[in-house]
Amino acid sequence: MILLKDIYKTFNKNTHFQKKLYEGLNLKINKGEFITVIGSNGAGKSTLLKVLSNDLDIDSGKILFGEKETTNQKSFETAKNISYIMQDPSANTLGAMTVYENLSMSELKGKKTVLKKCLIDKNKDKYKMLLSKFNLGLENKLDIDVSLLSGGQRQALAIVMATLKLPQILLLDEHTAALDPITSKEVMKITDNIIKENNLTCLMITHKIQDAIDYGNRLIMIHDGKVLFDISGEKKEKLKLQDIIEKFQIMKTDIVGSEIF
Ligand SMILES: Nc1ncnc2c1ncn2[C@@H]1O[C@H](COP(=O)(O)OP(=O)(O)OP(=O)(O)O)[C@@H](O)[C@H]1O
Repeated sequence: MILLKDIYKTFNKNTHFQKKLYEGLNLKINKGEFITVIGSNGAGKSTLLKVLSNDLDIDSGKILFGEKETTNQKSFETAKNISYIMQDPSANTLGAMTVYENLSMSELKGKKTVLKKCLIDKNKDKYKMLLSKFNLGLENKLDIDVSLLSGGQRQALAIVMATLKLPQILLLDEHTAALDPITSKEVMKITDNIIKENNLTCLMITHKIQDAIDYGNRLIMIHDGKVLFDISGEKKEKLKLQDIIEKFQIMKTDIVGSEIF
């Protein structure tokens, strides 16, 4: 279980640009939950992932990974247990290295060893098998520099890299947003398969509401730094696009209160 407890965060405190974002945010993420995260622009979705990964200091509150408190942990320590995929494909992979080298780098995660030791031929067959699932021809590009790949191929590679060593939590920040509709669908389907096959815990931010409905076993809606809607199990399975659109409309009218949801 991962817990965010009573999180407070204000940006640019005591300045003209002060932005109070979280004022007592609480979120419990159970092991094996695949949570889709939706909400308007500026609601505080990406910041949530940054807080979880210690990429951002909070003002107060607690972050717990199981029994272990990680609140003031350095981000490189937290990175050993999480995988984080961002919207921009070039942010998740190293363009100047080959596909094979990128994958081998991921094998190093959390280990005290050098890249050379991971560049072993027996891994090549494993990588080819994992890459072939995407139907993007990546399995034939192991020795090609990543900078020469398409955005979709880079995101597919990022997912394989992110799950070579299974993380305690997989954080996806609109990871299909920059892809064309067909590639996006393909990448989303394989992401879902990888999550299910490995029973991964995952938080996935998306503005594609249908994806938020179709994938995952829990959906949360964030507005103004608060979790306003939290639905899982059968209730989530019955959720329709129109239900979510109505919730967005209510939010926009500024009469938001948890009782409405
Ligand atoms: N480093 C920062 N400094 C100042 N303000 C910030 C910073 N990071 C985020 N914010 C502000 O906090 C709020 C939430 O930002 P966040 O990126 O979490 O929103 P989001 O829900 O992911 O939005 P979007 O859907 O547009 O990506 C926004 O008002 C944003 O401007």
